[in-house]
Amino acid sequence: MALNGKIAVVTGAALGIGKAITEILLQNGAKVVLLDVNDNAGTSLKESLDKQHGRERTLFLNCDVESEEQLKVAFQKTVQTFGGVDILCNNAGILDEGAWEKTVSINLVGVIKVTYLALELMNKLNGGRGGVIVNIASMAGLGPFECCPVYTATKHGVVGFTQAMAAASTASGYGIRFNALCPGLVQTDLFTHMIDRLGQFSHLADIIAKPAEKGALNVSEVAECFLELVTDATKNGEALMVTPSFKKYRTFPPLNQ
Ligand SMILES: NC(=O)C1=CN([C@@H]2O[C@H](COP(=O)(O)OP(=O)(O)OC[C@H]3O[C@@H](n4cnc5c(N)ncnc54)[C@H](O)[C@@H]3O)[C@@H](O)[C@H]2O)C=CC1
Ligand SMILES: CCCCCC(=O)CC\C=C/C=C/C=C/[C@@H](O)[C@@H](O)CCCC(=O)O
Repeated sequence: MALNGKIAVVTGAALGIGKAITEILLQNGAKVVLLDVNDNAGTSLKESLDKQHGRERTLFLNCDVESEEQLKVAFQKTVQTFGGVDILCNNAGILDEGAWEKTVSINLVGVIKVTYLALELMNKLNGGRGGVIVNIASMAGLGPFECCPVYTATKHGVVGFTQAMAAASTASGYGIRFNALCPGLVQTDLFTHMIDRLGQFSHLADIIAKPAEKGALNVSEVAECFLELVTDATKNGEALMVTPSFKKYRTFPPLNQ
C-alpha cells in the first residue's frame, strides 16, 4: 500500500510510540489524525508538525478511547476534514496493575470500540475504501509477563481480536487487513514509570531485568515495523514480534481446519 495521500488515525499519538508512528506516516505522505487525552503534548506536537509538514497534513483531537461519544465526534471530524479513513493504528495503552479495570478498558475495550467505529467508515461492504488496521500489542501479548498479569491479558486479547478480525475480514470481504505489532521493551514514559505501576506484583519487578539486559528498542525502530505491516499488502492476521535482538512473525494454529 502506497501511503501518499492516505488518511490515518492514530490513538495515543501525542507521545512515545504513537508519536513516532505519526511521524513515519507523515514522512511517507499520509495525512494523520492524532487522538490523545494529553492536550498539552498533543497541541505542542501539532504545532511542531505544522512547521515541518504544513497545517493541512494533521488534525489533533483531544479524545479518550474509553469514550464512545468522543470517538464518534473524532471520526465525524476526520471525515469532515479529510473525507475518510484508510489506516488506523490502535496504539493508546497504559500499564497500571493497581487500576486494572481501567487498563482493560483502555487497552482492550478501547481497541475494540475504536475498531468497530472505524470499520463503519472503512468497510468496503458499507461503501468504504478498505485499508489496514494495525494494533500495538506487545511481547506480553504472546507469553506470560508475571509482573503485570492484567496488562498481559489485555495484550493477549488484542492479539486474538486482531487475528479473528483479519479472518472475519477475509471471509466477509471487508477489504481491510488487520495486523498486530508486538514489541519488547521500548524506551518511553510507559517503560520508565512501570516500576511504580505494578501494584500487588511490584515484588516481581526484577522479571524485567532479563529482557532489559538486551536493551530497549527506540520508538523509531517500532515505527519502522509498523510501516512494514501497513505497506506490505501480503500481511493480514500477522503478529510481528520485535526486540533489540530479533524481528520475526509469530505463527499460530488455524482453528478453521
Ligand atoms: N513502552 C514499551 O515498552 C511498550 C509499549 N507497548 C505498547 O505501545 C503502546 C504505546 O505505549 P508507549 O508509547 O510506550 O506509552 P506512552 O505512555 O509513552 O504513550 C501513550 C500515549 O497514549 C495516550 N493515552 C493513554 N490513555 C489514553 C486514552 N484513554 N485515550 C487516548 N490516549 C491515551 C497517552 O496520553 C500517551 O500520549 C501501548 O499500547 C503499550 O502497551 C508495547 C510494547 C512495549
Ligand atoms: C513491565 C514493563 C512492561 C513494558 C511494556 C511492554 O509491553 C514490554 C513488553 C513485555 C515483555 C518483553 C519481553 C521481551 C523478551 C525478549 O527479549 C526475549 O527474551 C523473548 C524471546 C521469545 C522468543 O524467542 O520467542
